[in-house]
Amino acid sequence: MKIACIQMDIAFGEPEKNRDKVIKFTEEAAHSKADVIVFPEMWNIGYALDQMDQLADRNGEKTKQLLIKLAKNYQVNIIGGSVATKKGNQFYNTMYGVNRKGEIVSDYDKVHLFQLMDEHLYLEKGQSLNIFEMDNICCGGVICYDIRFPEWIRTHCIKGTKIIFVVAQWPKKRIDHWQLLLRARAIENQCFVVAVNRVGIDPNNEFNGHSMVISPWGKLLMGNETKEGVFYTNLEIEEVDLIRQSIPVFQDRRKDLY
Ligand SMILES: O=C(O)CCC(=O)C(=O)O
Repeated sequence: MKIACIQMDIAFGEPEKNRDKVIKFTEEAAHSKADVIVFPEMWNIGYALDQMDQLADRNGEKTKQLLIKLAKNYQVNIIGGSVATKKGNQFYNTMYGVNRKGEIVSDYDKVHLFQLMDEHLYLEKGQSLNIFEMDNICCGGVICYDIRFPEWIRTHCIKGTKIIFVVAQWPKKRIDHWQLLLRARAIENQCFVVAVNRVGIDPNNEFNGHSMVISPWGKLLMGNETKEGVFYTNLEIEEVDLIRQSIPVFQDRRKDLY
């Protein structure tokens, strides 16, 4: 499975500009025969949270239409990062996943809101897991701060998830946490982790990429890129079962104790 990580800069509060970039990068990755294209967190407006009333995507309609069209045109799976959405009178940080047929397979609102970026002041918390199938593989998707909650990722993997997609705007100043947490999540859950971060700056933070793809053995398949661009990796999905058989942590969990 060929993965394309779109490590892009995001124009603050400029959804049209970001949308054009998403189209351009999708074309590029599709021409390189990617099976799955992954975008970063909040790619429509960045963290322009105080402009969400005007800019958030109402019910995610514009984003869904765009991703469906691109996925169908290029017959490619897309993990559409996440976007600021408005549902009723409330705002969310929402991830959509679309398969090659243009079907929405994932629709997830970020569950753990990040107080250091004021998310709790503007957004509502999601309430459900994000498990879905892509090319007959059981996948999960989470957003940025969610990776600091090992039990959240574990819950997805207990239910069969073999690839965890992580979409993020993770600041440069804590990039060492990003690298360690992602690697730990891959090793402890014996799953692939495909994590896409943005680059660039916004009024409050600097972002230096380091999008990562990690094998279920904890091997770094990709992870040192700091510039904007599309970065590719191939996943051998059989590795998940082989490693889960060789060190049977899922069998050995003490469900009677915890
Ligand atoms: O946990 C962190 O250090 C970063 C989290 C974050 O930036 C986010 O959830 O948007």
